[in-house]
Amino acid sequence: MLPNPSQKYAAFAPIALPDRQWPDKILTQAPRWLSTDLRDGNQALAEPMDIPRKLRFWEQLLKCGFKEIEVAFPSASETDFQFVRQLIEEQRIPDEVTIQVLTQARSDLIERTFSSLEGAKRATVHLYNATAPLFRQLVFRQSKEDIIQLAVSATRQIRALCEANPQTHWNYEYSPETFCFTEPEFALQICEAVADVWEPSSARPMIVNLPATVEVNTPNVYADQIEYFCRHFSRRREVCISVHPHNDRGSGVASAELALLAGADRVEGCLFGNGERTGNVCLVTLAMNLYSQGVSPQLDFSDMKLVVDLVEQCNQLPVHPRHPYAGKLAFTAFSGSHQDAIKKGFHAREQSASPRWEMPYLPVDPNDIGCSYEAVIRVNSQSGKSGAAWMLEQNHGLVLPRALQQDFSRHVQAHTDREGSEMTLSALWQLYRELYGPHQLAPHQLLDYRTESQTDGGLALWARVQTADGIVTLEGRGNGLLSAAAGAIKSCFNLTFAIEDYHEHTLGRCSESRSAAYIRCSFKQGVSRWGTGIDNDVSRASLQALLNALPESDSGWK
Ligand SMILES: CC(=O)SCCNC(=O)CCNC(=O)[C@H](O)C(C)(C)COP(=O)(O)OP(=O)(O)OC[C@H]1O[C@@H](n2cnc3c(N)ncnc32)[C@H](O)[C@@H]1OP(=O)(O)O
Ligand SMILES: CC(C)C(=O)C(=O)O
Ligand SMILES: [Mg+2]
Repeated sequence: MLPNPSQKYAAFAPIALPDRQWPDKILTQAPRWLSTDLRDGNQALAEPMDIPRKLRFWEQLLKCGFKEIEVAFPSASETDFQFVRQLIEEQRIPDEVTIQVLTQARSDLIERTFSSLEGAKRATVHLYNATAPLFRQLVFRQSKEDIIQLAVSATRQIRALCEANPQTHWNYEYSPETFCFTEPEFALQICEAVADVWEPSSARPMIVNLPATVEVNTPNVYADQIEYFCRHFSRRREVCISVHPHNDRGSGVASAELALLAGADRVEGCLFGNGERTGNVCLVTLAMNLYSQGVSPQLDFSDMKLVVDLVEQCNQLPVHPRHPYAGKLAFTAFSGSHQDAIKKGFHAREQSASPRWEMPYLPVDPNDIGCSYEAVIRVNSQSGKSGAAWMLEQNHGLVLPRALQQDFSRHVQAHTDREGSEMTLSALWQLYRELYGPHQLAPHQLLDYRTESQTDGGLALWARVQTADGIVTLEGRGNGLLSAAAGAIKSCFNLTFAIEDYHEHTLGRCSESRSAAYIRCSFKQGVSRWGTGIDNDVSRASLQALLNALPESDSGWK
């Protein structure tokens, strides 16, 4: 046993590139995207997709706007072969879309691959072989020269088959699999040899795909490797440089982004990062990262939930609730200070004419990916006054005065601490109404009222109120409605109290909309209570708010 078990791992040696350019670059346009969900994603599933599932996934990828889709490893299985046949024979491939298929550098497999593509308008044949020392020595037991020969002779065969089938517009992709732990000079050497056979040009397009088959180093090292390759590859201008990051260290997205800075033109990956082991790079995250920087990704995720649902069904794997942009909780704040900042952000946005999205804690507008603002704030024991206030404002139009927010928050906190769980909107609304009204069975329910202005400038009020003991009539005079009502209540119920706070607002923007009134009364011994009234008539709303602020029973209050 080693004293420190981590000593059995060797650090990856970075490459020397002191004049690297990529750190000063920024991303200003979308790369070419290739979805390999139906190949690399599919080969990693416990139960690979059948044809109907593959077809549904395919249709979704088209809707998202993918123009290059790796659809199968046709020589792997009858399902994969038939899927390619079905796409071609049923003319399911739009003219602007290129299908891609993968093959090993084995003659019989290449033949079978070409059989699957018969009749395709355009197709990319993708050849791979591993190039890293470990794989040369352990898997292939071949010298560097043998490994080059493997790739070169397979490329020769592929070129001959392409030329024998000129009705298809061919594209060729070569991947030195395990590129990220291959000696950079050898990766160059083998790609040069392959390109010498293919002779890339605009008429004979070629993609050189440089995979992080297993992510073994930090994204800056991968970026150095890509920049080194781009700077030294003699046919750089004739080929498209593609990257294919996996996510073993959890930095697949960063690797892809830095690789693009380093000169790559194209990215291969999967939706929500499906793929071998910890997955391929997540194309949704990459696309939305560009989007949130003001760069159109040229992919459409405006209905994210639909995409998530479809991918979950096809892959039979869940998308993590905290997955960037797509997870169910990706735009939800439970914590008080986040909720407060978001609530202020939305209010500021209502007042502002700027189209720019500047919102605390929300890097993109949830609306842009088909989400409502409802789930942005949810309430539990980590929440503060702003969270509950936001939910009532969004769903019931109530704009609570600050002191009422604070009062309600104490009750919500007590509830969530007691229950230990999230408080749903309906539970929150029920608690609010129980505490402050409006409620159907209010202990003091205003039935009707009448006012008369007095010659001395005052106001006389008559009101009938339903109580548990029957209907009572209130009668009082004051400077205005509330003082008349307060006087009437004090004498009728023999209560001592003062009105401390009064707020009202309309619940909508039109003149017929209802009004909400909030009143706080202070009673003996420093006790204070809030009441809320909602009514078409603002005076009725105010009177009911005052009645709702009264204690249910008179014990201890008089
Ligand atoms: C990083 C990646 O994602 S690479 C793509 C991986 N995807 C898949 O493997 C899914 C589809 N694969 C399959 O269905 C099967 O592996 C098949 C049909 C391609 C081949 O099956 P088999 O003939 O049974 O071979 P097997 O799967 O064991 O492959 C290993 C053999 O292929 C060789 N090999 C591996 N990769 C390659 C390659 N790219 N080119 C040529 N030979 C290769 C190995 O050295 C080994 O040879 P050996 O048997 O002489 O030792
Ligand atoms: C076939 C290659 C491109 C691959 O999937 C990988 O290296 O991860
Ligand atoms: Mg892969």
